[in-house]
Order: sequence, then structure tokens, then C-alpha cells
Amino acid sequence: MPPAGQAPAAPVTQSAPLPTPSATTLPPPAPPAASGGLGWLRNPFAAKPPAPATKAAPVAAPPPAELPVPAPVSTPVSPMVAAAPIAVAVPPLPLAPMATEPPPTPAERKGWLDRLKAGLRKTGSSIATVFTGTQIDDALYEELEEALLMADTGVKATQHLLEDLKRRVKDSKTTDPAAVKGLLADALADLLRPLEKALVIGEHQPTVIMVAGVNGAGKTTSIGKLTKHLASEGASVLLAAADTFRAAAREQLGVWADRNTVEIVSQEGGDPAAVSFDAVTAGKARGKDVVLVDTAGRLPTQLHLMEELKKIRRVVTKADATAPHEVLLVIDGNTGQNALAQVRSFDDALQLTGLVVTKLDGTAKGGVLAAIAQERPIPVYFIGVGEKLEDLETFNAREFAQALLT
Ligand SMILES: Nc1nc2c(ncn2[C@@H]2O[C@H](COP(=O)(O)OP(=O)(O)OP(=O)(O)O)[C@@H](O)[C@H]2O)c(=O)[nH]1
Repeated sequence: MPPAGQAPAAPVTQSAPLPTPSATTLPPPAPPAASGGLGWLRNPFAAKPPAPATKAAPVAAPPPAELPVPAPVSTPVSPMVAAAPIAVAVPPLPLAPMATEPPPTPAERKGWLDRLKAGLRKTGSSIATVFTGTQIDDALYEELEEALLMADTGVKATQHLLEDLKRRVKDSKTTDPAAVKGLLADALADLLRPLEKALVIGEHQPTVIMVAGVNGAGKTTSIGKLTKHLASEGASVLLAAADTFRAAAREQLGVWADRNTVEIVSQEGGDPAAVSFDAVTAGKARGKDVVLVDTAGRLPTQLHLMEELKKIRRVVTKADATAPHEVLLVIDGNTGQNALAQVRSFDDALQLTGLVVTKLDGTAKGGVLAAIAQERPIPVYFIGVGEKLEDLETFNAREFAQALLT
């Protein structure tokens, strides 16, 4: 692999079929999502005028013959923003107690809540059985401690929740174990709330999002879903297949690109940093709204591969001094405490800005979100409860706590 300063230019390919063979015509914006759609699409993105075709560059991205790139490339691009930034998330909810009636939700959000609830059943049921007795005593708290630990909540978050719960029980003077479950949901929602944050698109053009994670965590699937949602809202997206190692990964991303008529920068067996550089450069030249960089899966213990990730990050910054604007880690919710270890390692290496937690469907380890909130509170932008498009949604602390404990 050549050093960063001599990264070869990656040939830029477009996913076929595109409306024209060149990038001079951007794909027509997909129709806006149905009104009242997913919560994170409640934003004015569709109102944004499509990017002007005149900004588009030739298909081949400017080759990074020598890195670092000259000064003009590193000019901050925020003044180019045509529309107000959009927050790709539901607004934070007020700190109302969980036990009260939640605010009405649109039908779609309700459907999502049902799926989330079903997905978290395995984690929630063992915790819920703790509250089926008749007394609030030490035995209840001991059982709860065990159930929380079994759900991979971790020692610190479990201790925090128990202390917080005991205080709430004392304050409320309740004697009903069933009511304690509601108080636990309140405590959990408060613990998780710092993880709620909106993914903002539109402050930069393009918004460059780098995505990392261990093998099979759900990176490519999540990127595909995110692309679909963004494209449906009229955002122009460019995908960078920086997993140059695994052909199937490139193909998988290519399928998502085709489905959404978005462009893809891809190269077989090349330098992932060079592909990322080309994609960001092309994204800037073509006035794209979002560049999503899919990286190959790797374990935090594979130090050379972690170095490769750091290099991708550095080289992306050379293509755009303000980028990457988001560095996301995709974690598999089934892996529990191991996912927390991944968060720590990838954060140390890459300074993560957000998480996507997948496969919360059917996991008995959903407590890991509490562990993350307690020990490495990095925002959770999205959670996934299945392989379908609608199974990826924004994270909401109250919804999560409610789904887990009702
Ligand atoms: N049940 C379930 N499966 C999921 C979810 N998200 C992704 N998957 C599945 O997990 C598998 C791996 O997903 P990928 O997107 O290929 O994972 P990746 O991280 O890109 O994998 P590598 O490229 O090997 O690193 C696929 O079969 C997905 O359909 C989810 O939320 N729930």
C-alpha cells in the first residue's frame, strides 16, 4: 500500500444505470417520502432545491497525484450551503416522567415502536419478571441487579440505575413493585438521554460521513438504508466503496447505489484512502449533499487495519479540511459488552462522533446502550431492529426505555 503522500488515483466508477453516462446530470431527486413518514424524515430536506447541474464535474474525480492537496481544496465549504441545515432526528423530548402518558405519535412511529418492543422482548422480559412479586425488598433489587447484568448493562450502569431507582422509589413512597418498573423506565430514559442527538446534514457541502465497524456489524446495510432515506428526501448522495478488499462488499454497496440511483466511487483492490479521497473530491466538485464512506470491517486488535482507518480519516481531511464531519461506528447490539469494547477502541483511534446500533431485534443484550451511556456516551444516531429499510430509525431514549420495559 503506498504511503498517504503518494496515494494513486482510484478510477471512479458510476453505478449503472445512471440517467446519463456522465455526472453532468444528477439523478432526478426521488419523490419526497410520504407525509408523516419516519420521524427522522420530519425535516424540510425535500424543500431544498436540487443541486445545480453546472456544479458537476467529469466522471473521473480529480486524481490526487500528490497529497497533501493544495490550499483551495481545504477551504471550508459551509458558506455554500443552500438550505438551512437539517437535523436528521426527532427533536429531543422533554424530561417528563416515563410513567405518564407519552405524547401521541404518528402511525409510522407507532409501528416502529411495536417493532422495537418486539425486538427488545428478550432483553426486557427477564428484567420485567423482577417486578411480578408483591414486595419491594432487597430480594427485588438483587434480582434486578442480576437481570441488568445479564442484559449486558455493565457493572457501572447497573449500580447507577439501582441507586437512582432506590431514590425514586423512596421519593415516590410507592409500595407497588409494578410501579417500580415505571420508575426504572424513567431512570433508564434519563441515563440514555445524553445519547440522543440529531445527525445534521446540510451544514457542509458535502457532509462527509465515514462509517467503520467490525466485520458483519451491519455497516453496508445501514449505509444502504441511510442512502435510501436521504435520496428519498431529495439529497444527492455519493457512496465511497472504501472496502477495496472484499468484492462482495463493493457489490453490495453497488446494489444500494443502483436502487437509489446514486453514484458510487469504487476500486478493486486499491488503496481505501485513495478511494475515499477521490470520493470526497468528486463529491465537492459535483455539489453533492452527502458523501458516505463505507470501510472494510476490522477488529480493533488488528492494529495495521486500525492504522488504515486512521489514514482514511487523515486523507479525507486532505480532500476537505472540514471533513469528515461525522465518523460513525456501527455496532451489533447482539454483542453486548463486546460492543462497548469496540466503541472504546474505535473512539480512541478515530474520535467517533456517533453510533449506529444494529440487530437489536432478538437480542438479550440490549442493556449495552446503558453501558455505553454510562461509560462512553457517544451519540446513537440510529438503531436497527431488522434487515428491512424501515427497520432503521433514530434513537430516542424514552422510546427505547419504554419499549424495553413495557
Ligand atoms: N437481524 C438484523 N440483521 C441485520 C441488521 N442490520 C444488518 N443486518 C444483517 O447483518 C448482516 C451483515 O450486514 P452487512 O451490512 O453486510 O455488515 P457489514 O458491517 O457491512 O459487513 P462487512 O462488510 O463484512 O464488514 C447482513 O445479513 C444484514 O442483512 C439488523 O438490524 N437486524
